[in-house]
Amino acid sequence: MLKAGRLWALGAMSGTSLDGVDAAMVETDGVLIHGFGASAYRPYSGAEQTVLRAALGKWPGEDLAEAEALVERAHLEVLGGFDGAALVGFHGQTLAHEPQGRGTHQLGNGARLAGELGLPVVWDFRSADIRLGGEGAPLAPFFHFACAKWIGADAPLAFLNLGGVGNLTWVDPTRARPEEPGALLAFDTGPANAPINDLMMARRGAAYDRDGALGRQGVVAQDVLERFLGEAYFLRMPPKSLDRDTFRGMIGLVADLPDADAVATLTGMAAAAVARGMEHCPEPPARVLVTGGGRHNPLMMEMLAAALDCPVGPVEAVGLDGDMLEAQAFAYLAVRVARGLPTSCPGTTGVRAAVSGGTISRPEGM
Ligand SMILES: Nc1ncnc2c1ncn2[C@@H]1O[C@H](COP(=O)(O)OP(=O)(O)OP(=O)(O)O)[C@@H](O)[C@H]1O
Ligand SMILES: CC(=O)N[C@H]1[C@@H]2OC[C@@H](O2)[C@@H](O)[C@@H]1O[C@H](C)C(=O)O
Repeated sequence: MLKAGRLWALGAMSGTSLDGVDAAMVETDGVLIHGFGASAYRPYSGAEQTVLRAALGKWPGEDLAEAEALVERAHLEVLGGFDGAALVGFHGQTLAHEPQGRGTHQLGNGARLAGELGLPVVWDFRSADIRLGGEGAPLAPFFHFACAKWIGADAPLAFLNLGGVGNLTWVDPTRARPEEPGALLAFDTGPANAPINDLMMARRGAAYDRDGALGRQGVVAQDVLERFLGEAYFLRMPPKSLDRDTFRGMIGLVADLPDADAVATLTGMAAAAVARGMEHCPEPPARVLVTGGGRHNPLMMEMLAAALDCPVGPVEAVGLDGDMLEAQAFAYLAVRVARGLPTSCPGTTGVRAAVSGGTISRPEGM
């Protein structure tokens, strides 16, 4: 186990929207954040995205050699450009997530990366939580707790990640530790950018609705939105999590709408799902700090602001980097794993008791 004291860790995340690998350095002792360092982004090419899309839904043992090699290569390319890290937190690429079924599958072998990088690599962050009855996601909440301390928050606030899927963390920053009952409540809100991206790709051959430009030309089909909100997922009490494609059927809900109305409606669904989720918070947060790519979509942000009754803004408002927060989260969580500190608890994943997930692989001789 790592000795106490601060160190620099390097985290990497390849998210559900399949756009690329984010990597970022964090200085931490596994409890407090002491500083943020360099970051980098390595996009997947169109051809790589096609390989990854074809791999979605697959489990270990299936034909994944090409996808695995490309995920590891992309990570090596970006992680190899950093200096000064004592260890690496490697999330991998989620291909499938069935916490109450077959488990969860993040593509990429951390042991191999450790050998290639010559650094200890913490990986497979989600399995231990699932083995103990948890959802295995979201895992960023323990980092959100540290961020709330870092920015000096003194009242409950929420972090909202708008990635392929959305996830919300309600934080009470007056608590001493994240695993303390009542300190955190977290869950996936619903689909966010993934269905918009899928529809844009299918109908326009574009990766996403840049700046919400197409959606802004359309109108939200209220009847479709209502039908979507009738989904059983929204009635489930948190913690709860989603697979990227759990809501695959929602593309079908907008199948008969013109392109602009379809995108507007999918954008409205993402915002409405967050508003539904907010009803589960123990008390209204003072503000919602938005991270992830969805905060770059002004239409989604306007729809969110209209749907929520508290101030909503990007995490940049408090000096954080919303494009790198998840990569930073896995740097921070790697140090927690190395120190044997918990990375999830009943309030964040529904796990039976606080657990320190993750596996540590060291290069030979280390
Ligand atoms: N300027 C923009 N306009 C509209 N949408 C944008 C813009 N920039 C980013 N996005 C959306 O954000 C997505 C990327 O978000 P992000 O990087 O947070 O996802 P991720 O990390 O892959 O997902 P997850 O958090 O679910 O793992 C893009 O695929 C796109 O849909
Ligand atoms: C299984 C999985 O990879 N889930 C992701 C996904 O992307 C967003 C949301 O769904 C969240 O639950 C999680 O990622 C973030 C990093 C998390 O674990 O906090």
